[in-house]
Amino acid sequence: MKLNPLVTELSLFDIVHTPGVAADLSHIDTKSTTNGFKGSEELDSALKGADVVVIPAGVPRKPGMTRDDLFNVNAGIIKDISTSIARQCPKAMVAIITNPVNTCVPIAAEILKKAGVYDPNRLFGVSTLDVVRARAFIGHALNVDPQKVEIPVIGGHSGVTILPILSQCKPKYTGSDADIQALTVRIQEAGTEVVKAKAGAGSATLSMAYAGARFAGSLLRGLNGEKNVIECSYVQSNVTEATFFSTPLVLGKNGIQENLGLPKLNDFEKKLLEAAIPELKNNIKKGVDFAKN
Ligand SMILES: NC(=O)C1=CN([C@@H]2O[C@H](COP(=O)(O)OP(=O)(O)OC[C@H]3O[C@@H](n4cnc5c(N)ncnc54)[C@H](O)[C@@H]3O)[C@@H](O)[C@H]2O)C=CC1
Ligand SMILES: O=C([O-])CC(=O)C(=O)O
Repeated sequence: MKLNPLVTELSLFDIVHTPGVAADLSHIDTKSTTNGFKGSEELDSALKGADVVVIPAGVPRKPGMTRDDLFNVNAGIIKDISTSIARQCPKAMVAIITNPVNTCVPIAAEILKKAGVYDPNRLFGVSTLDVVRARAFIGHALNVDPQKVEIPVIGGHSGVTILPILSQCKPKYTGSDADIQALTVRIQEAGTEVVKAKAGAGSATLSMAYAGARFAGSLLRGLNGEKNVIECSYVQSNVTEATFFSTPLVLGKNGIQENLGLPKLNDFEKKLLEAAIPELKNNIKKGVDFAKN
């Protein structure tokens, strides 16, 4: 199996250490270029025949920026990489970390569609870090190991589009309504919290490496035929009015084997969902319009 991430410091360590994966990354010199690849030929050769492509390429936020502010630079990067994927590895599982995830995934979908190779079951936006954070914060609040916390985080990957479904948390989250409100906002704004704390030095890196490795590992486990591999991820969807939306997915040999749909929502979570949909639709439209022009 060939795993061929678009290498950056963010992904390199974890991808290379994913058990059972022999990734030949030796020919890519990530330090000697400003954009990771010297040109489309090097990009093409890195992607040739890949089964899984993990994309963390692109600029990160500085304090005061939204993820959407990264669109002007990162949209073009996703367009170029998707064009190369269509040529070199049209059947690959593609996992996009690059922000704004909510918009980058629809861009990739449109580019792959234009090339006639789009398979909605094989294109993923990586929202795993939201789940990782929710588990960490809840574990801390309940004094349990975060690894033992299970919680769906659905929707998209920015601000109000991040929907932690605390009512479905296992073990049960026992906070008051005020605690639930505060924890929800903390999870939604955790990326911004990191960007502020790093004060110009970028956004989350180590936690993203962990989350990226977990998601890529799950894709590989599914590809290898393991049963019951479930991850939340931002994918093409008909679960809500937003045409891309994250819900728990069963991953298998061909990518999404089953979309498990919306978890049961309480009234508070239904309101969160209502607030997320218009934002998500705008984010998606922006990507589709960009890719069509
Ligand atoms: N989905 C998520 O939860 C998260 C997403 N991110 C996003 O990941 C992206 C990368 O963040 P960092 O690694 O911290 O940034 P970074 O600046 O440390 O690394 C970006 C890398 O992208 C490479 N790059 C730039 N243009 C490229 C191109 N055309 N082709 C190939 N590689 C190219 C650069 O050479 C550099 O190695 C950002 O857009 C950031 O917002 C970051 C953390 C979490
Ligand atoms: O906030 C950012 O810019 C990076 C990111 O997506 C996250 O940390 O969740």
